[in-house]
Order: sequence, then structure tokens, then C-alpha cells
Amino acid sequence: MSIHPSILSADFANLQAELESIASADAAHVDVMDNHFVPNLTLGLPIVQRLQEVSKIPLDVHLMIDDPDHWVPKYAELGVDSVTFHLEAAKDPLALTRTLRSIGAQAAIAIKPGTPVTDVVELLPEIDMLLVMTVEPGFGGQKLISETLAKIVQARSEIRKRGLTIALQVDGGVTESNISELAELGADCFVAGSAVFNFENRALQISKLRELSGSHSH
Ligand SMILES: O=C(CO)[C@@H](O)[C@H](O)COP(=O)(O)O
Repeated sequence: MSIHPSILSADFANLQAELESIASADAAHVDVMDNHFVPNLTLGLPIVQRLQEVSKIPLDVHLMIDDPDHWVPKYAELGVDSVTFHLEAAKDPLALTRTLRSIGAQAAIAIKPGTPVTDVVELLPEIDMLLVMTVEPGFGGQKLISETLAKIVQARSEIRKRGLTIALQVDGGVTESNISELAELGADCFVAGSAVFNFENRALQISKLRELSGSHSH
């Protein structure tokens, strides 16, 4: 089980200190938004480059952008741990996963709440992580969409059926109240923005979330 705090909920004027406050996490989740694929704008390559230079934990970069075919290699070349692109935005997702792996980054694909798991199953053997979005991407602090829960179960079953060991990440509305259920349904990698950064003691939040997610094995 891994916990990836989303820096979308961090103080953007103090990102280095914010990263240090989550040093006990498994990775920092970095939301790149372009105001085209999603109706919000965050940060891009130069800032991710600096985050990669100063971060003591791996970076998990989630690209919520149009034209990932152009941008994915540039993020991977920064040396980040993993790059997630959206299936809905990619022209050639298979080529992108292979590019990512050839550069040395983990390859991950995200699907929005309205995209069925069946659209991505053929690519499962080509990726290191599947991200099932549990809110519409774009903003932190939203409530998890309960209709996405069935997709977690389905994704876990498709992963298991193929004998794969890829991570199943969930992102959006993850809280202390629902993380145990999400783990039970099959998720094993949890992005949490407000459930970590809205609290003074981030290390405590991370350990609470880890403990609550902890006792399930997939
Ligand atoms: O990608 C996104 C939103 O599009 C997320 O990573 C959010 O940052 C999660 O925030 P919380 O729902 O955990 O507050």
C-alpha cells in the first residue's frame, strides 16, 4: 500500500518546504494541468524540474493535459519516478508507454470517471500503474464519485486475471473515512491532497492513511 500526497493542495509559494513535510510518504503526486484537458492550470516542466532536483522522495507526475504524445517524454527525461497520462488524451498510448519505459520512468495510464475499464485492459501488460480517477480531474477537495467504486473492483479483477503486479492507484476524494474501503475493493496506491495538506501534521496524516489502508492484500 502506498500513499502519494497530492501537492495540488500544498502551499505553492513554499513547495520545497511542503515536500519536506511529506518526506514519510512513498511519493509526491504532482498534478500538471493545462487548462485545456481540464479547466484548471497548475504547473509545467520548469517547476517539475526543480521539484525533481529538491525532492527527497520520488515524484509521481500526473499529466492532465492535451497532447501527451508530445509532452510525456519531456517529463520522463527529468528523471521522475513515474509519468501518468490520460488515455482520453493520447493518440498512441501504446507508443507512449514504451517511450516512458525506454527512458527509465514507470509508465502509468489514467482514466476519467466516465471512461470504462474495458477501454484500457489491453494496455495493462504495458504499464506499471493504472490510475482510476475517483473524481472529475481538475480540482482538489472534491467528493469521491461513488459510481467509480465498481471500476476499482473491475480493474483489480482484470489485473489479477492477467497475473500482473501493476499498481492500482485511486485519486480524488480519498479520506480517512473511505481509504479502508478503497483498499478492500482493490486499490493499493492512494493519492490524497486535502486529506494530508489540510492538516498541520502531515506525517501523522500519512501514517493514519497508511495504517487504515494497510491490512488488505490483493
Ligand atoms: O488530480 C487531482 C484532481 O484532479 C487530484 O490529485 C487532487 O489533488 C486530489 O485532491 P483531493 O481530492 O485528495 O483533495
